[in-house]
Amino acid sequence: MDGTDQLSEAEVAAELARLATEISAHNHAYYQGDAPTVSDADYDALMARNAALEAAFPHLKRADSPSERVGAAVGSGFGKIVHARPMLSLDNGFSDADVAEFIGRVRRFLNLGDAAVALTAEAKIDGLSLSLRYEAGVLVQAATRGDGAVGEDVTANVRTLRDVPQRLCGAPEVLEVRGEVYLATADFAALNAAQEAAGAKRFANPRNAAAGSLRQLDAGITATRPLRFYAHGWGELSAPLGVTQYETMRALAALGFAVSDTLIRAETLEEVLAHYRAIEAQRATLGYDIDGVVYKVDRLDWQARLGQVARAPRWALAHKFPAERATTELLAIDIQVGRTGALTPVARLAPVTVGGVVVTNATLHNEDEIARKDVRVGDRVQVQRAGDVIPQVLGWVGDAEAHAARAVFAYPDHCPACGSAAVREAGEVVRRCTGGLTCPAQRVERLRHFVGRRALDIEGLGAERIELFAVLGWLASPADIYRLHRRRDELLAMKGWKPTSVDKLIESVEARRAPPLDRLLFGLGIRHVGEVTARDLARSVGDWDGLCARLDALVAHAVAPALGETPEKVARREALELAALVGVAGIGPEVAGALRDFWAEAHNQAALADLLAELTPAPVKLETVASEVAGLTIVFTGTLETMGRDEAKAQAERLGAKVAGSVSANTDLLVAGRDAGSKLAKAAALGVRVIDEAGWAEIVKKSQ
Ligand SMILES: NC(=O)c1ccc[n+]([C@@H]2O[C@H](COP(=O)([O-])OP(=O)(O)OC[C@H]3O[C@@H](n4cnc5c(N)ncnc54)[C@H](O)[C@@H]3O)[C@@H](O)[C@H]2O)c1
Ligand SMILES: [Zn+2]
Repeated sequence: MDGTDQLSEAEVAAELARLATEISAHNHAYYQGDAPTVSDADYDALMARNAALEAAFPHLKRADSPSERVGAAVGSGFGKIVHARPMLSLDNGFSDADVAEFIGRVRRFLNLGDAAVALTAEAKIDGLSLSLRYEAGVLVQAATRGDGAVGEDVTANVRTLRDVPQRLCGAPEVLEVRGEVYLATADFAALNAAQEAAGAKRFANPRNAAAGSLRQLDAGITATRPLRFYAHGWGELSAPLGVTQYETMRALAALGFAVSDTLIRAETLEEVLAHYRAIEAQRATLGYDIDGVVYKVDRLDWQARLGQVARAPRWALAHKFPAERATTELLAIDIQVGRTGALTPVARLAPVTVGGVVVTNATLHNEDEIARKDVRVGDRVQVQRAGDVIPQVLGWVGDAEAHAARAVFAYPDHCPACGSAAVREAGEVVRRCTGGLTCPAQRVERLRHFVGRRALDIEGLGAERIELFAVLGWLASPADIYRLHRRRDELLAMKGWKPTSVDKLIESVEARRAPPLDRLLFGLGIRHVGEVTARDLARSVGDWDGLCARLDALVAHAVAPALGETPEKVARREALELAALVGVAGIGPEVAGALRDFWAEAHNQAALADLLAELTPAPVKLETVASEVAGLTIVFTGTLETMGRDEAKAQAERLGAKVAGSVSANTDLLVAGRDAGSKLAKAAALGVRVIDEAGWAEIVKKSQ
């Protein structure tokens, strides 16, 4: 199977589960075996697909999401080293606008207004990261990144690298230098030629060759490979080497480490972007591979406040170089139907090489994009892989007369999988099948979601088995899962099924006959109802009867248009009234509407009645967490002097609290900064506890 086949499967189908498995396998091949089985572009396309899906459906994000992971776990062969500070990856940006947005994000997070944010900028070397630990100036340990928390002990190998000093003069007691091990382009070519002559495997690219050369169990082999090293950061440091990134990098250079000569410090976005273009212009002649430019917030106290998300620091950005473009023929436009019923157009292309990868499919985004670009089947189209992400069709090119003679693409208004009406909600670009559980395109994915780890958590019911059972006609709705035990004999008669695996499957289903209400609610796959919403709603209603009462009220709710009120106004008012009826902070008009729509559907009610005959939802209990604000709903208002809104929100969430935008009866705590206005008054009226910014800082400090 080549990368493009995988690409077409990954497109549209909203298959985060499959992406997680697939990406994890690629990580293993790449980081563990130094032998990728797909190109980086295909890999990046999978990651981009995953990120896009998670951005569009945050509630479906998996606990084992690849977007939260760095590298791959350490395998056998090497000793393990636990990093004193995690080794992270970097966030990506692809356009000037992404860089501006990065700076904006930093300003907002730190509450800087439009103050200047000085950044360092340097080439992003395409090698593998290495952490060097010096104690009392002596190299004592070298480790690869591994999964970010635990790396491989490659100390013996690293001792053979000429760029890595064995001893330092005037270094702090503990110094962990981090940087990139890489191979120069010429050395890579020579290595591959030698490999070929010796009948050994060729490396896919300099990065994999560098990794393969460093990660040798025999350090003698590493010694024969001309590996180079550039420092670009640090881990544990017993005494600071400066108050900025730039100063610290200069100090590392003074200690004897190679530092990129592209490293600069810049004050403005314009300066940073000019440097990016300058580096891009030198790219071909640098003598080693780079794939972008890395920006870092210069002030280290700001870096500390910005902190990190799971996979990358908030204070750095990798600005990737753009990908190439190519033209080819548009053979067909296929409509795929995803788990949530979203119809997505996919361009089928005559195979074409874009940036070294053969592309046969590309995204056309949505109905409006096709109309805007006016691409028609038979056209020659331009294809791009922007920043190595999923290929996209930019537009048609060439003969205008031939283009005009072709039929305008008619976007279907019915689901190609089940024939149900496909509708677009107001303000939405996506058209969705309304078939729900009756749509075969959605069925398998909905059942997979239902049994998923964060939903009903039924083991032994993977995609393949669900598909098989669906084909056999045993599995069409969630309730059918609970009737699988009746198929025991038939299963035993099937090839490849041992009694133990049949019984295990049945047992894991039986163990879930009393699922917690929130998990059940999440498992139903109601539009916009993610884990958090499901949990909040379940906590608010308590049990199944409570849920029914609440949602019945939504269905029963009717609005009469006031005199002269436009239909849009009525709809808006209705949505707000529905949200008020749900009465849960954080559940807005959109979610309330989705709940009502789901509950009002006869086919959903039938599926639920069927399901309730098989299981009994367990009422939810409130968890207790250590922090004093855990579980509370907090509202921030007014101007915060010492932190940005995003920072405050991140702090609160870290402490297990929920942050809401407005004060209501559900608010537990109001943090009022300077010039707090109406929210403060409202909180006073509702008797909500109010503290000032200093009080908040106190709470945060106590919980650290
Ligand atoms: N083909 C495959 O199967 C496959 C599998 C896994 C990963 N990959 C490739 O690896 C990439 C992801 O790997 P990643 O998580 O290491 O991300 P990355 O390589 O895109 O960026 C993060 C890394 O950049 C390095 N770096 C280079 N110069 C730097 C500088 N000046 N400052 C800071 N860091 C610098 C650091 O080592 C850091 O860990 C993918 O985009 C893909 O290209 C491919
Ligand atoms: Zn359908």
